Amino acid sequence: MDIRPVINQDTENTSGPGEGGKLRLEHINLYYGNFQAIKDLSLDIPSCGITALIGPSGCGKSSALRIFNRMNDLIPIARVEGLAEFDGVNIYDRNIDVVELRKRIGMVFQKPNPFPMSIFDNIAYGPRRHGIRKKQVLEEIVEQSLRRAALWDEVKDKLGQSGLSISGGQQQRLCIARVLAVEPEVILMDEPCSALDPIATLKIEDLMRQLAPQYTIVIVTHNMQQAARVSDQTAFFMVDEERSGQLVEYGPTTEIFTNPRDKRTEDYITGRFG
Ligand SMILES: Nc1ncnc2c1ncn2[C@@H]1O[C@H](COP(=O)(O)OP(=O)(O)OP(=O)(O)O)[C@@H](O)[C@H]1O
Repeated sequence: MDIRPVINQDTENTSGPGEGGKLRLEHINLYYGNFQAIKDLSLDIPSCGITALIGPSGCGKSSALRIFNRMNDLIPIARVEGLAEFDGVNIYDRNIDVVELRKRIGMVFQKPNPFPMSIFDNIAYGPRRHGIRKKQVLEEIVEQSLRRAALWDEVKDKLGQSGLSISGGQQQRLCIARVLAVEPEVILMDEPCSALDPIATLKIEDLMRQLAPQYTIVIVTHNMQQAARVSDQTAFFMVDEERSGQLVEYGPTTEIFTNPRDKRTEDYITGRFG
């Protein structure tokens, strides 16, 4: 299948960053009831590395992110038209197992949301649901996931304590470890640092860079410095006169931030609006 970048005919600057898209949207329209929140979105996200979705409030970044693991299914009035693919497979195909999809495409939310159970059980929860019962195997998964999430050293002596008893930054890394425990290929992050202080934020950013070679990470962020610091590609969205979100420009982060092709991108990243 041809999964080369899709060029949006309306705006010559929107395109994919290269061959081998892991996630692909083609001519996506997303509605909440009668309101069109996303208009004609085409986007190719390559395998591995970090893609940032940026743009002013209400331009559809979170809605776009939620297409990839069908979280919009949970909103009764949401409706998606167009093609969304994961490794060339139609995400909205009738035969897709959504539980399996969300295992392969994990999600980290704005507010850390550990389950009200021990740190160990938070991580073991997903693997147990997927049928892993052996204590030793679960212990290995818990340790490996916490190590990958750069949290092991801080919690290894208190695995039995509640996941809610650690700091906000640690809780967010616990949530990332929980996602890693089910061996996803993609990690979606919706403003993962907005509830964190600057030091905890930098730790999450370091962690994201550590994970980037093995995982396809898509992050929604309001923080342009964060997008510039961590991401490899950046997609800039804006609303049109009908308040519908549209992709304005997509490309390597260095180009978007140093040499944007669209005046609207330049205005946004230089703080002239938004
Ligand atoms: N569940 C919903 N029901 C109805 N409208 C919604 C819903 N979720 C989002 N919207 C609307 O869709 C549009 C896009 O919202 P979305 O949250 O995707 O934008 P965003 O760019 O992520 O915004 P922000 O940066 O403020 O989080 C907005 O106009 C919003 O009000």
